[in-house]
Formats: sequence, C-alpha cells, structure tokens
Amino acid sequence: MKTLQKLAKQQKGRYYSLFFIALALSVVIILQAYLIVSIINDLFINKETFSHVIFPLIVLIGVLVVRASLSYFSGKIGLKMAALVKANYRKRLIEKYARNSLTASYTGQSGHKLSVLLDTVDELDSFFSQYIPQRIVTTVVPLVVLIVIFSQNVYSGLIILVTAPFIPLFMIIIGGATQRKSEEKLESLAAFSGRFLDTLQGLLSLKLYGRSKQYKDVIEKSSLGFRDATMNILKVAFMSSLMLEFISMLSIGLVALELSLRLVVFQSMDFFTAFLILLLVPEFFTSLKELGSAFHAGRSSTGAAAKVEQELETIEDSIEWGNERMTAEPKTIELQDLHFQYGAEGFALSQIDATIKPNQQIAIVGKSGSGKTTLLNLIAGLVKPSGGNIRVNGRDRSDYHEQEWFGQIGYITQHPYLFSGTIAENIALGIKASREEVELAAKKAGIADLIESLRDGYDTEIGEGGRGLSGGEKQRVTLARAFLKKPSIILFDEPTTGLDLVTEKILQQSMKELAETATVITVAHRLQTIKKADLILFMEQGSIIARGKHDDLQKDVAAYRDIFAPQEKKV
Ligand SMILES: Nc1ncnc2c1ncn2[C@@H]1O[C@H](COP(=O)(O)OP(=O)(O)OP(=O)(O)O)[C@@H](O)[C@H]1O
Repeated sequence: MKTLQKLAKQQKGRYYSLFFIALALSVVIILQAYLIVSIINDLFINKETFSHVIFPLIVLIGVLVVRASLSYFSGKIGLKMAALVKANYRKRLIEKYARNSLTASYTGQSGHKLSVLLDTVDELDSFFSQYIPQRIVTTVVPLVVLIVIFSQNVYSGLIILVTAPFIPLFMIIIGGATQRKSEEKLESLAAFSGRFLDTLQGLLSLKLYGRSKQYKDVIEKSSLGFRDATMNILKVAFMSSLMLEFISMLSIGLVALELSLRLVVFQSMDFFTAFLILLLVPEFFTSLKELGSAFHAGRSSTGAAAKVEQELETIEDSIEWGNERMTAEPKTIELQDLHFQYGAEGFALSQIDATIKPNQQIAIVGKSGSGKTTLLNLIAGLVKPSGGNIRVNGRDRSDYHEQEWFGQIGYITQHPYLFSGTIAENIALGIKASREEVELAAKKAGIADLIESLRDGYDTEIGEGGRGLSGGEKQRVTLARAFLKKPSIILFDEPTTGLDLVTEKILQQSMKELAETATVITVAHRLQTIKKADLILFMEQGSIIARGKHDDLQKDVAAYRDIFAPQEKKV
C-alpha cells in the first residue's frame, strides 16, 4: 500500500483538498445533527409552532445539499487521482513493451500483457477513488465527532473509545486475507485472458483440427477458476461487513442504554444533549465502517499495484540506441562476428561475418530453420545481438538514433500486419503524405488497380474488423509503404509460397526500382532473385557456411546444390 500512498501524496493539491473537504464535512455533520435535534426539540419538547422551525428546516435542507456535494467532490477528486495514476502506469507499461526487443515481446502471452495493461491497471482505481478519500474523511470526521461527544458527555465518549478499536483490528485481520485472495484473483484473470486471446487468435486452426470443443472446455475451466477466486474475495468482504456492522451496533446500543439511563432513570441529562449524542454516534461508526469497505477495495488495488510493478521490473532485453543521425544514401553494412541466441538454450546464430556494400543486392539463402529471418531481424535492429557488431557506414548500429534508424529501414516481412484503418492510412502508416503520393506509391507497388476497383477506394477499411486482403496483396501494401518511405536499407523476407506470375512480376519490378536507391538484403527463395544477387550468404544451422555468386556456390557447395536442384530442373 506504501507505493500507492506515495503516489497519492505526489498529487499534493488534490490530496490536501481532500483534507479540506473532510474538515468541511465534519462541520456539516455536526450542524446537521444540531439542526435535526433543535427542530425536534422545539416541536415536541418546547411545543413550538411549525412556523417557528421553518427557517432551521430550510437551513437543514441546505446543509444536506452541501453534505451531498462534499461527498461528490471528494469522490470526483479521488477519480481524478486514479485516472492520473492509471494513465501513468499504462504509459510506463506501453513504453516498456515498445522498448522491448522482438524476442522479449514474444515471451509470455499477449493476453497476459493485455490483461495487465487494461484490467490490472483498472484495479488500482478503487484505492484512489474510494480508499484514499474515505481514509482522509475517517481521519478527520470521527475525531471531530468524538470531541463534540466528549464535550457533551464524557461517558458516551469513553464507551466509543473502548469499542471503536475493534473495527480497525478486524479490518487488519480480514484485510490481509483479502489481499492474498485478490492476488490469486488477478492471477486467475491474467491466465483466463491469456487463454482466451490465444484461442481466439488460433480459432481457425482449432476448428480445422476439430479441437475447438477441447479448448472451449479449457476456457470454461479457466473462467470458472476466475469466478471462484472472485467469490472467495466477496465471501471475505461480506464476512468483514458483518463483523463491522455487529461491532458498531453493539457500541451504539451501549451508548443508547447509557443515555436512556441518564435521561429517564437518573434524569441527569436533558433531551437535547442525549438526542444530539445519539445522532452523532452512528456518524462516528458509519465513517469507520465506510473505511472498512474502502479498505477492502484498496487492498485489492495493492495486489494489482504489486503485479504492475512486477511487470515493469521484469528484466527487459531492450536494444541500445544512440543519438547519431542517419543520412539517406545507401549504406555499407558490416556484420562482424555476430552472435545471437533465443533464450539460454534456444537456436543460436554464430560467426556471422559479411560486408554489404551500398546498392548491393544480397540474398540470404538456406534451408528452412537455418536462421535467415533471425539474421534479418538482427540487421533490422529488432533483436539484440549477444555478441559481435553490426556496423553501418563505419559506425556501430547502436550509435544511431532509434527513430532515425527505423526511418531508413524498409522491412517487407512474409506476414505483414495490417492495422485496422483505411488502405490509405495503412500505406502511409504515420508518414505525412498527400493522397497523390499514396496513390503513386500504390501504383508502383502494383496494388492501385485493386484499390481503385473497391467501392470506397483508398478509404476502404481493412485490417481487423475491415476487409481482408490476400497474402500477396498485403505484401504489396507493405511495398507501397516502402515506396512512400524511400528507405536506404531494404530488408525483404521473400514469400516461401509460390506467387502467381503477375504478382511475381510486380514484386520483381518493385524491388528493382527500390534497389536503385537502397542496399537490399533479401531472404531469398526464388531462383530469379538468387541468380540476380551480387552476393549470396548461404546459411546452415545458424552460421554462414559459404558465400559468393550463384554459379560458384552451385559448383563448389554440395549442400547449396541440393537445395536448388529441384528448382533448376523446373527452370
Ligand atoms: N521467437 C523465437 N524463440 C525461439 N526460437 C525461435 C524464435 N523464432 C525462431 N526460432 C527458431 O530459430 C530457428 C531459425 O528460425 P528462422 O525463422 O530464423 O529460420 P528461417 O531460416 O528464416 O526459416 P524459414 O525459411 O522457414 O522462414 C528456428 O529453429 C526457429 O524455431
């Protein structure tokens, strides 16, 4: 709770206004009790006429309105505090996820991350919107009420002093149990979200392999686990409310008994004082009880805060960047004894050495799983090498400014991602470009005809929730992005599947044009690309085992020959 309390105190203005509101609330509560007692005293004890109490009645209505407004403002300030803290946590989480390398972002389920980002951060709400305002009210109001009660009758004050400590005592005992249970609940929720998202993403495969029923059962089990965890928290919360209610009733009963004895038997107290105390005692306990329920809400926030902090603290595999600017001309890229490994025992790339000159066309070739895409990701600056250097125009890649670097990279992956939005937005992807420039890029990428044939043209919604595009069409959208961006390093992960002749021609033509102003590194599968390459890097089990032109490799390297023998026959 300490971390959250510190965060609350950081918002000094709001924190101290809550104190001010609490003080005003105490005055209003005393005033309200006083007015009610004096109206009833006047009407029933002093037998005054109704017109005599009209003015106090109007004031009482005003006091009630002020009391409601003060509670409203206190809640509103709490909500504002919560909104700020939540926005801050979300910003830090998003920045952390964005900073992570590609390998780190693959670790853990996306659903889990989503659940931390949305639900767990939302759980912080109750600490600020309920617990903090109520704690401040409970620090001030019962104290003021108690002082007034003591000033009227010391014995009533003493009864309250003896019974009241049981309330915080129970809160502490039960609060500990709530926190443990709320942490369990958050874990179940994260597990549930992770499974749910995984299943949604893989629904097609699950249906095709007749596994959807089984996964339905897994989700059902996971959701029942979440329900049980929630019910357990509620059980504890109800139990605690029952106990708090019991203690406060007992205490109010004792005070009422004492007052009635004084009033009726000993006649040592007047009606006004006795009634005023009787009205104020419940206010004292209501404030403590409300703190009790706010405390439970606050406790579950503590569990959430611990989870978010843990997520923020997990060691990130972030990529280093410097401040160097990038120029727009094609680059020389040197790979010097580059090493990389997925996790501690995963697939490893080692001894990667190569020099790629400006405007050269490089083909990375190798069997499936030999590490071609991994090498491309390393060059792109998406994963962090565990050893060696990538030097670009004589400088270390990590010297360059991140934005400058990615501003010069065009990466056409095998499975490009389309964001939900219009085709024009997907082509521009954050680059400020006029409609004419977008259209020209689409034309060069060979997708203009398709786009123009659509009813809404460039404004057609695609991506999630919009119109789907085929694999080849998606790659052409990415190509159009590259034409718009005019990068000086182009990384191209060629599709492994066969393309139709038209698409193949478009791709070839586009790559040729892009290569005029860029250094192009292609993970190549098609013989045409490979034959045209200035340099082929032939990979096997994570290392470059041969390099050269196609004809030389064909002549000298048996493993290389084996890969292309079937394609050569077809050509
Ligand atoms: N995120 C990852 N975590 C752990 N291992 C991975 C990860 N991504 C890929 N690998 C492993 O690294 C190896 C090389 O993968 P990579 O995608 O680089 O191969 P590739 O040569 O591009 O294959 P293909 O031609 O089939 O695309 C494979 O054995 C793969 O299982």
